[in-house]
Amino acid sequence: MTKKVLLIEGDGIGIEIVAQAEKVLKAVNEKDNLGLEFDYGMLGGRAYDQHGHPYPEETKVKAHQSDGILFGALGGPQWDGKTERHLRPEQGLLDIRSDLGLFANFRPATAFPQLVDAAPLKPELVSGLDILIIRELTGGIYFGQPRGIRTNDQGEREGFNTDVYSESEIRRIGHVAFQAAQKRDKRVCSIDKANVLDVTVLWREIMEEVAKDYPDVELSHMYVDNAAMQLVINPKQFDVIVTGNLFGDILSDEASMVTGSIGMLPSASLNEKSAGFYEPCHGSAPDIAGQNVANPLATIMSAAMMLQYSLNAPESAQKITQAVNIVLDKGLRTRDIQSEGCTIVSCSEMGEAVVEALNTL
Ligand SMILES: NC(=O)c1ccc[n+]([C@@H]2O[C@H](COP(=O)([O-])OP(=O)(O)OC[C@H]3O[C@@H](n4cnc5c(N)ncnc54)[C@H](O)[C@@H]3O)[C@@H](O)[C@H]2O)c1
Ligand SMILES: CC(C)[C@H](C(=O)O)[C@@H](O)C(=O)O
Ligand SMILES: [Mg+2]
Repeated sequence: MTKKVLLIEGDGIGIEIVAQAEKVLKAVNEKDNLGLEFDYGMLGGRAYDQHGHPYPEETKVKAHQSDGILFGALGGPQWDGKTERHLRPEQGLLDIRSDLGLFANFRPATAFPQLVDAAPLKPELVSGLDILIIRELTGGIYFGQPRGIRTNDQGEREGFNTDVYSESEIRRIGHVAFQAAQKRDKRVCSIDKANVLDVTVLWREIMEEVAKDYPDVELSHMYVDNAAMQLVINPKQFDVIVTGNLFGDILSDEASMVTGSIGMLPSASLNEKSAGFYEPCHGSAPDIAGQNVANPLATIMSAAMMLQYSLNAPESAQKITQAVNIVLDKGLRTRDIQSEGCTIVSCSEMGEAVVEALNTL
């Protein structure tokens, strides 16, 4: 049976990195006879320029008909402050996440042994590291109402947002985290700010409740400020981290540093039906866009996650991971993960090297 894959470049380096992941997906599709059918859609700033909306109707229709969506990145200074907030490129990403109900965002931070020297942390802190950050993606302060900019009684403008989580939203992401931990080292660390924020007092209480269904999994709690520090001084203490939308956004960028580069961190965003949206954790990197120097590996590994979680092709996913390892073993590196003695390659050369390695498997 054919499966539909929607490819969305987005903006900036999104164009370059999705092109590489597309090559890899097409190669594995042919090699393993997966019957994948590819279609293309737009999201973000260029989508707004062309269609007047960052999440155009046409993309919406295609997204709902797809078995898996692979996305690059969006946004850029050319759109900053130019449009109303609901038409900003970033809003397109929030809209698609919300529209597809993608509440569970998996952000695995794994240290490739070949890149231990490229990470800014000491090798002994990083080697063997394997953390799974589970970020709640459709609630919290990103979506809470009311929000906006208003004029207060003193005639001064003030900005405001609402951080809100219902019990069911917390419970739902809690179950995802505990079930993921059962397949790993059976430890969940829930990260909150329950010493200050009511919303996370409830978060902590519900996590405790959910934990009762998983006696084989150990639950701990940590305040987010401490977690930010612990990720740097002792990242290997973590197995699964579960946290809300904003803390998850920040902590996953921080965790990417243990892998050597933000260009190495893939992600999967899943809904109840496990149709999924796959994207690197990084942004459109306007500083290097169009130069063919971006690291495409986070996107290529996001494609592997898509094969595993949404397209029922775990062996093909495994082959992509193997191919990435072969390329890293050969010493090929994009600029962001360079270290002494390695060969620096461009974004497209990296993509081609992964395809070549894949064809040897
Ligand atoms: N999911 C997304 O689409 C997403 C995520 C984050 C930021 N953004 C948007 O991207 C734009 C730029 O944001 P930013 O600069 O804060 O974050 P960014 O992640 O785009 O870039 C941060 C730094 O990391 C580098 N970097 C990022 N990805 C890389 C890769 N694959 N290879 C090598 N280096 C890489 C960049 O060159 C830059 O120095 C903004 O408009 C922002 O809103 C989009
Ligand atoms: C671009 C932005 C809306 C997005 C987020 O904050 O979720 C990004 O930073 C991410 O991590 O995917
Ligand atoms: Mg982010």
